[in-house]
Amino acid sequence: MLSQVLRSKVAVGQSRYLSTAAVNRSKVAVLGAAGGIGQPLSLLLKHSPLITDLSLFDVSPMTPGVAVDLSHMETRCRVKGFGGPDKLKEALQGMELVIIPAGVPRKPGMSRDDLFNVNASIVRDLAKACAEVCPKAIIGIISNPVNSTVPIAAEILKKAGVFDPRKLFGVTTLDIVRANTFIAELKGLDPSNVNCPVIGAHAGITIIPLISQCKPKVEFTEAQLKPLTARIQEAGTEVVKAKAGAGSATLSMAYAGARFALAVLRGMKGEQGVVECAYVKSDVTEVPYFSTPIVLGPNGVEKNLGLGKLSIYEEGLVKAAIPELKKNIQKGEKFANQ
Ligand SMILES: NC(=O)C1=CN([C@@H]2O[C@H](COP(=O)(O)OP(=O)(O)OC[C@H]3O[C@@H](n4cnc5c(N)ncnc54)[C@H](O)[C@@H]3O)[C@@H](O)[C@H]2O)C=CC1
Ligand SMILES: O=C([O-])CC(=O)C(=O)O
Repeated sequence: MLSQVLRSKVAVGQSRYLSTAAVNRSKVAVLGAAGGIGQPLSLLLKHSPLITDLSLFDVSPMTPGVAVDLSHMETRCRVKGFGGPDKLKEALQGMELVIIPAGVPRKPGMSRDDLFNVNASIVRDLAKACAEVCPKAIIGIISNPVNSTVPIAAEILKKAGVFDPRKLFGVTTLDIVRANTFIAELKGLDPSNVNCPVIGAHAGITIIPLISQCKPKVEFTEAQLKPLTARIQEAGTEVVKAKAGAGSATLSMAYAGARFALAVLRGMKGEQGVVECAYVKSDVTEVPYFSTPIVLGPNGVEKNLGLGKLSIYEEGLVKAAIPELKKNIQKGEKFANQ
């Protein structure tokens, strides 16, 4: 069962998982729901007892069909589909959590930043609609380049007077999922028992695995640590190359997106101790957005757990990431305010 696959990381403790579901309703929208990530993400969310209403929006006219298809699954969650730009506001009515995987993916040879020209305006327009229709919703942005699309959404929400820094997230969960998997492979562990924080942001050198803080504790020589770090940083490119022009990670991203969304919902429902790394408004470093482990609560960010104790190697990675990330953030803010 899919819920079993997700349970160990997504919902700790089955009784809690079921009892919260029984007393709460939650309305979740997926924007970009007909796409490579959107469809399997919606499938995983439809499977969760934590969600009562799933609203699927995409500019693609096939979106209502995706919703009808999912609606035949024997789970309680109701699904509605909205296809075409004129349906966006209807799709967002009453939403408490909005997950955004809308936008174009990379092809081989492209950087995530090369997607900026197309995806920046998509995220800007979706954030504007959220500000108007569901200003209190928590928003999780998957669309790349995440390092810039999150600042874009923040500026749009600020202009509308509804920005709440606790409620805007860049979804970096796939980096943690990958770090856990690669570490487990090297150490012969069960990946579902590995938890390695990945901080910074979501592109190349801004992806910073904190292997010194991995649980269980794992030891690597420097000769092993460098290629492992590089593999985690370039794992998206590994998939882009393997798909040879047909897109980027979709299925593992759907898994990671569901893990993130369900963690946010558990926090919203008052479950204690739910922690995920995510890219948020931050004063932990000199850049205004940074991913760190976040305690999730009823309003999104409950507490930022910060960097923790870094090794000298990891301190170097943070230092190298900051100038690049600063540029990515400024580019997004400039675009949103032009
Ligand atoms: N944060 C992360 O870790 C990851 C992010 N991504 C990013 O996610 C995005 C989506 O990737 P895929 O699903 O593979 O792409 P895709 O092309 O398969 O799907 C994107 C969907 O967005 C829709 N769309 C385009 N403009 C829209 C708008 N204005 N409103 C609503 N929907 C709109 C398209 O119709 C399409 O159905 C890309 O930007 C990709 O780079 C991908 C993997 C991991
Ligand atoms: O690499 C890409 O373009 C998609 C992505 O963000 C990832 O897989 O981490």
